[in-house]
Amino acid sequence: MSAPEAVLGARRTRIKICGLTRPQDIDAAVTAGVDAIGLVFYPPSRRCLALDQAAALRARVPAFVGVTALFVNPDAQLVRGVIDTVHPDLLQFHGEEPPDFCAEFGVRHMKAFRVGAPGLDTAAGLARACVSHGQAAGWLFDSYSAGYGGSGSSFDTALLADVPRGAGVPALILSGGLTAETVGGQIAALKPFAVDVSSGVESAPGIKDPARIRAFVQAVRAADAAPGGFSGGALAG
Ligand SMILES: O=C(O)c1ccccc1N[C@@H]1O[C@H](COP(=O)(O)O)[C@@H](O)[C@H]1O
Repeated sequence: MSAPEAVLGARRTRIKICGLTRPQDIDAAVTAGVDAIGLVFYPPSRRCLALDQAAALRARVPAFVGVTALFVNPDAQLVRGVIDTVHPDLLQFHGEEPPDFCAEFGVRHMKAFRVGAPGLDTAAGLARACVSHGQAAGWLFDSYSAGYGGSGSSFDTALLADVPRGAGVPALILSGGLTAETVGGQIAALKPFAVDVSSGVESAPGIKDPARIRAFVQAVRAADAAPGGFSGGALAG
C-alpha cells in the first residue's frame, strides 16, 4: 500500500458506465454509485446522441459524478459543439486522434487505445503510443473491433505489461468486454485506476439494465475489498 492509501484508506477502483441514452439509466448508474457516465457522439454507434438529448441527460447528473463525451475521429466542430452544449468534464478520444488534436479543446481528455490494432499489437508498441499521449488525464484500453468500440469483446491484457504506471503518469483505465463476472479478476490482476463498461451492463445496445449495473458496481467493490485489492494510488494507476 502506498503512503497516501495508508493515510486515506483509499481502496476504490473508479467506475465509468458508458453509452447511456435514457434518463432512467442515468438514475440507475448514479444510484448504484458510479463515478462517471459516458455519452457517445459517434454517429455509427447505436448509442450515439443528438446534442439536445445529451444536454438533457447531462442535466440529470448530480455534482461529483463526472460526464465524459466519447468521440471517434471527430471534426473539431463537433467536439466544440458538444463542449458548448453538454459541458462534459472529460473528453474520450477513441479513434486515431493525434495528441495535439486531443489537447486543443481546453477540456481534459483520456485517450483510448484499441489493443491489437496495427501498431498496438505488441507491449512495446502500445507503450510507445501511450507515451506519445502524455498530456492525457488517462489512458483507456479497449479491444480492437471493427466498430471502434462498445463491442463487448475483451483483449489480451498481457499486452499492457510495458505501459508506464505510477504517480504523475496518466491513469490506467481498463475496458473491453467487462462484466460483473469478469471485472473482479481483472482488478485483482491489473489493479487499474478505473474500469469502463458498456455492453456488460446492457439488455440491448444503449439500453442499460439496472440489475446489471448494480451487480457490476458490487463486483468492483468486492474486488477492492479483497486482500491485495485496489492499489492504483490516489491519482494514477
Ligand atoms: O459505446 C459505443 O458505442 C462506442 C462506440 C465507439 C467507440 C467506443 C465505444 N464505447 C467504448 O467502448 C469501450 C468498451 O465497451 P464494452 O464494455 O466492450 O461494450 C468502453 O470504453 C466504451 O466507452
